[in-house]
Amino acid sequence: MKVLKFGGTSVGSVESIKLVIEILEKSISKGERTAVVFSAMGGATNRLIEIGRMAAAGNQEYFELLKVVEERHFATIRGLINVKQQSGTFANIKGLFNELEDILRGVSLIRELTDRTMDLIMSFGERLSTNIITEALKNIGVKAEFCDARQLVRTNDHFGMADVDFATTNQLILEHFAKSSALQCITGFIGATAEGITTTLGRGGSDYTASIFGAALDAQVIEIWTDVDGMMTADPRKVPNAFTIPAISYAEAMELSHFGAKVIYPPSLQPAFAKNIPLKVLNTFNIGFEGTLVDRSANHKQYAITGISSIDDMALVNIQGSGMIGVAGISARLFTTLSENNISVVLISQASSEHSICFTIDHQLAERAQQVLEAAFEVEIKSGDIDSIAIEKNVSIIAIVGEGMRKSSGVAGKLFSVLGKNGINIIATAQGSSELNISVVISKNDLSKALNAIHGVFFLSETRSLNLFIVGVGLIGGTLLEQVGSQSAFLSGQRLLKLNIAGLSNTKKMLLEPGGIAPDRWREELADNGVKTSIPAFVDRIIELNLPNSVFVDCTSDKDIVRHYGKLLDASISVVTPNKVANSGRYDEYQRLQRTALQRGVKFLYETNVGAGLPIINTIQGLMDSGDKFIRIEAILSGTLSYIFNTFGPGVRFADVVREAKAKGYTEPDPRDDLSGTDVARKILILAREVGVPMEPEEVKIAQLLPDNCLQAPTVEAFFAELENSNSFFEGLLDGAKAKDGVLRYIATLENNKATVELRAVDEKHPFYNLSGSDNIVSFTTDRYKDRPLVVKGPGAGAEVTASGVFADIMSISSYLG
Ligand SMILES: NC(=O)C1=CN([C@@H]2O[C@H](COP(=O)(O)OP(=O)(O)OC[C@H]3O[C@@H](n4cnc5c(N)ncnc54)[C@H](OP(=O)(O)O)[C@@H]3O)[C@@H](O)[C@H]2O)C=CC1
Ligand SMILES: N[C@@H](CC=O)C(=O)O
Ligand code: NA
Repeated sequence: MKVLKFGGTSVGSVESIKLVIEILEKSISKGERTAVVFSAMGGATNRLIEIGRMAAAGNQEYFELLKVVEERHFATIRGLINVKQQSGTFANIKGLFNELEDILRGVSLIRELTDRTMDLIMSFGERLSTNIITEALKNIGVKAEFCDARQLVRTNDHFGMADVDFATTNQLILEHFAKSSALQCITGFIGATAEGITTTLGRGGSDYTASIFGAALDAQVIEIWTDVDGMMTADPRKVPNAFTIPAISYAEAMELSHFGAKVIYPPSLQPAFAKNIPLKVLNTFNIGFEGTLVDRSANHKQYAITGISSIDDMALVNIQGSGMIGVAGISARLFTTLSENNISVVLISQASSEHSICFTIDHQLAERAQQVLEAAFEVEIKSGDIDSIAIEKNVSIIAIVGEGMRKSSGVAGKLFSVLGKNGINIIATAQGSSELNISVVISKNDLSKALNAIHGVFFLSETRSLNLFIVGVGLIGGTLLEQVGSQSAFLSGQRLLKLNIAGLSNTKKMLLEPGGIAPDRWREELADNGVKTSIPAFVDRIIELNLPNSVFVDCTSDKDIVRHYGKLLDASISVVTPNKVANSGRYDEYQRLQRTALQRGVKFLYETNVGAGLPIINTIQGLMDSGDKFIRIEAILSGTLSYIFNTFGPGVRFADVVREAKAKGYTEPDPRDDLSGTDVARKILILAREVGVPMEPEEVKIAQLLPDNCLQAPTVEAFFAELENSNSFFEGLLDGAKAKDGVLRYIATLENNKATVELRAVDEKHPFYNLSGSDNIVSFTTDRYKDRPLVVKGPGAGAEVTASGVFADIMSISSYLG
């Protein structure tokens, strides 16, 4: 025996009922004995309630509304049954509507609508739908019989949510099924008292009917056919990466349903659970899909948790005071008061200090709870034993649920850590000793971000997303976007990671697109859909969007953008940048950014500030963290100058070599920054700070490389013109070096807390002699690398190596976020 149940959407239209019939025919053709339970047509029950209330209020328009409901059912008959055979069904359904009309007329005359009458009115929904579908089945030759559950499901007279008398009901069902072998088409949701008065079964009523019949008949399986692909790991409207849970235990299904999962209402399936009957949640509109198996011991062991659920609108009530410590009976009084006032408590948490108790309730009950508690504890509040009854609205609860977390460590740690890394404050938390559910109370504002972030870390086989907001789409930013685009298949395939370009900006236009900008179409999308750039508005909007795993990437050399880093880090958004401005300004600003990132548990990464993609900052940080002491740093830190001095020679004009360096993407957006020594000075300053020297910019001693006329050039064009005029000056420098059998090198040194930058001629014995292209070289002499320094060497400028350094920083944030 197999019991199927179809919900309101499944029987809501001619097209969907045709699918239902297809499913039933398939089931019957397999030779399995089948019974089927139907809900009312989608929306019909609510309509009937509305009509009943209108009639009771004397609003005669109820009649028009009733006609609309009638016509919907008639249209369904026309759509499903052959014209020749329609008349019997029409007569049958018309008869039901006449009966309903009489009842409503009575309600409207006496202006009274009791719970008992409401149950009777509502019962028409299932009676109508089931009648029509039974006739449609017969019409195509299926041996089907209408089964009015009121004949079999015996209840008490608790109208609206009647209790089932299982002993009588089970016996009646068994007797009925022994009499007929036809497919029983059962009205869901309704029953009757011993006196034959119609009752309804409350929330999840048709599931309950299926469960009652399944249990009575010892069904092999109960199939609940809905309009979604089974139970999901999270609400897919809030978590786009949510996916169907293939198997889940009864207990897990219960836990998830308490937190608002709407697919099934497990308490109504209790009779089936008690008899260990497996249940399948399937989708009428996706017939071949496996759906979810709900079974006694099933769970999807692949993950530490099975699902995540949430309740959006909650209020947190906190009662605290020193007079509560060690006093017995406070909680008893507290919860008795709430229960007497019908206020249901969803989550409770009390710290062992006993100084406070907090709990969450439906937000609409917050004021009432406050009033009744203030009255109940009036004496204690007056005496100061209890400080106050505080209410915090706009909070939500998130629960992670799963048998897998039982007795396994690290689940709570992972939950709290991902919330922390995303800057989400946990206001309260609770875990039952069944270890099936850990719940946290958070600000409603953070709900979507939290759900997505939690889903990402627990369901690791699902692709996680990092949301990137990139300002500056010139040489480095543009190359980064290219790299992200060409790497996206690898990242999603091998790293289960999606780098979502959620925002872009240049000086003219900005575009925010939380759903993602295609990396291979960013130019068109920015040009076509972007709006006029305002960096403050861009930053505010990023903060407002509050997306999980957000990273701000500054690929400009702008001074104004860095002013926003603090605010972004403070909002728990990581910052990655090749822009050296923030770290080479005042020391206290550098320190403030470092501290904010630490406090907020986010990352501020800038490996490409020095030596582009070469691991220079990471090397220093590693040595510092492990306790090494820096004695001396000697380095060539300008890719541009390195290239120039490796290329400039007899027969070559200096200005041309500088132009080449610019064309190759080695120079700063303004090449005067490279040739004036400013760029190198910034870099050695940053390295000084990384090794713990609190240096200010003016403390770096720069020996000028350029003659005054070049230094003072007001524009880039003027600068190149002055370089042309100064060719002999540079030839002179070269000749001077050659005379000493050396080459020119612009070398930065940090020793004894002093930083200098100067042009030197080095001979072939010097380790910096053999460089080519845009090579940088950094030699670290430390306590541990004293006899032979640690050397990092390689191309230190250029679009590809810099963008890939920025990319690597972004990837390290993804690993950190887990
Ligand atoms: N080249 C290299 O080898 C290395 C470079 N870097 C650093 O990388 C950074 C970027 O350099 P690069 O790509 O060459 O520079 P580009 O001049 O090529 O690009 C800069 C980008 O930033 C945009 N931009 C500038 N100011 C603003 C602003 N206020 N608001 C919005 N957008 C702005 C520009 O917009 P628009 O297009 O409208 O002008 C442009 O898209 C610099 O800080 C540089 O020091 C670091 C290491 C190595
Ligand atoms: N302009 C810089 C680029 C890297 O920071 C350089 O030439 O080194
Ligand atoms: Na670097």
